Amino acid sequence: MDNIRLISSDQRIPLSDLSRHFKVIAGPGAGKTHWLVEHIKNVLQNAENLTYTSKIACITYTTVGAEEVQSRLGMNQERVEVSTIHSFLYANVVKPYVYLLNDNHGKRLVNVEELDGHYENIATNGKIYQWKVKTRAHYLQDNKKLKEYLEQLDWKLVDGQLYLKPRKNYRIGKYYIRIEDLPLYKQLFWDEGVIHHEDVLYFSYRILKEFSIILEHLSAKYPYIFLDEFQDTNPIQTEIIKWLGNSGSVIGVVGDPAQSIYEFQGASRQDFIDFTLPNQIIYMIENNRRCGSKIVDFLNHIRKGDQLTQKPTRENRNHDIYFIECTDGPYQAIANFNNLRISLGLEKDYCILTRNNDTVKLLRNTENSEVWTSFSEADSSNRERFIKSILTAYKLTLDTRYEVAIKELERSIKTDRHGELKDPFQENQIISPIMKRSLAVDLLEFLANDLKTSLDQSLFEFYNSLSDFFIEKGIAIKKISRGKIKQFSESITIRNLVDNLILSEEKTTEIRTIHKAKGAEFESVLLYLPEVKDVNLLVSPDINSEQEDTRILYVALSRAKDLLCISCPPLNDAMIKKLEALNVKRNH
Ligand SMILES: Nc1ncnc2c1ncn2[C@@H]1O[C@H](COP(=O)(O)OP(=O)(O)OP(=O)(O)O)[C@@H](O)[C@H]1O
Repeated sequence: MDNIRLISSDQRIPLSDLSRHFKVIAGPGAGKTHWLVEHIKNVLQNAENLTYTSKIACITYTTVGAEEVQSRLGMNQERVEVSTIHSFLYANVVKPYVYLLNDNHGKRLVNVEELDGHYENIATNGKIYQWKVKTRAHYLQDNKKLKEYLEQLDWKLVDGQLYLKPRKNYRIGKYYIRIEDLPLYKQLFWDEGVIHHEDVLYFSYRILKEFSIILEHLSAKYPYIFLDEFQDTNPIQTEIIKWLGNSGSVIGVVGDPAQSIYEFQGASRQDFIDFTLPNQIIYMIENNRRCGSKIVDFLNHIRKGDQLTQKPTRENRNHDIYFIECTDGPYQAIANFNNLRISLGLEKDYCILTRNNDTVKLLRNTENSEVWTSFSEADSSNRERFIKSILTAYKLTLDTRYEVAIKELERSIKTDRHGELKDPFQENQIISPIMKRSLAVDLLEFLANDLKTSLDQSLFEFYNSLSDFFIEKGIAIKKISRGKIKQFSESITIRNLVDNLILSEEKTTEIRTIHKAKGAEFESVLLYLPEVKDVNLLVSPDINSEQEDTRILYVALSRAKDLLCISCPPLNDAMIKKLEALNVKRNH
């Protein structure tokens, strides 16, 4: 702890230290985001090396995080670029420079003329078929498994080289997939100018490594680069940020090792712990301004073994922590939780958190099914992608994220570089980018009106009214008139599609996965634990474990400001005693 400086989230760092690299370590509710925003203002006011052409880059983990920082920056936004690492690298490295990368035969790696943004990796039937032809892999017959496998490919950094690998290696039927065949899958997309989110880091790494002069240009443009939630950095990102630090940018990273929860996606908590740049200062904030003191005590128990012990500083009513045994299923636990909130006069925001999407669906009482997969199997004209994008936009409006919804709709109206509309639109129709934007705005209004009262209409009906909407605008989409897609679209409701559509980020929904509550806070929280082994983790936690289970629960527990409840299966007496010894009371 000797070289760590303790600060509070109100404290500005002295001007003499503004141009030093730093790392801030702080627990939940410490005010990391608050501190970072104030620090940015401090740099804007006082840094001498910030010129009219340079900017501060503030990199957040999610788009919701970026929106939050932007709104807190208020008037100071112009000189600050707030974005996720993927958006930052796409705009500053991939888009302008990916044309520099060639394959072994000197052919451009990406069709740059068609390049427009980065997308989720979706292995469509068409792509799977093309890949099988290229690799002569027709013996792989289980397409469903293959799709799952290809969609979770990721880039791994090994000794300075990047390799495409599956997150979990498994067999498709009797066979393992040859690793050397995997890049051919990506190449199919790149040839069409489509790159995936994970490819942004791959291309950026290669471009900056092979053309290091670009690093100097970037450092001149961004003399200050700050990164929030850096405990979930991944090795490729860490390397790029270090290069930028060594080429002249001042790098500041902020995070909490105990809240690293994306290791399953390749994040490396150790990278944050070890992150060092020359002359770097390390700050630590010990306060917790969010949670009541009983919650902070419980959080400190979960976190024991870590270098940080939090001090509660919030003046609030200090409610007990409760566990609720689910003897009559999850709905009874939710009802108990709601009764408790109301009896304590806690009627503001709340959230029910659980580990995985299937449990979220169970708690939301959603009919769980593979509707989207069936949709893509029944369709051959990209309607699945189109409708998914449209319904995603609809869900975003429910989350009051209108600007992001319009962007999503603009992406749904796909065009080539000449502005010619692609599937499922009819051929030979051209629209300009301005028309696309205004079409997206009108489409959003149409969705709000059409879906508000009629989520129970069939996909077939919805698609037809969508077609009418476009015809009014002078644009034709391919009709659904026969075959598998007609049968499918008549048998499925929009509600079923919407309920089974999982957004990567959520802001206002009351039942969520823990991962989607990262950075958020609520007056009351119910943590839903389906198994006794999860309760065991609370009683005997290991915050530094290789497995991230304890940390995931820690993130959930630390979202609560006033009331924290844990729902679990019926427990034996020994376990109840252990919980009570930790001041977690039984709620009947
Ligand atoms: N200096 C401050 N003055 C007033 N309020 C503060 C201050 N610092 C933090 N807060 C408040 O404390 C709460 C927690 O802050 P914030 O969300 O920034 O924490 P965090 O460290 O980013 O937490 P987490 O790691 O859990 O995401 C927020 O409600 C924030 O507005």
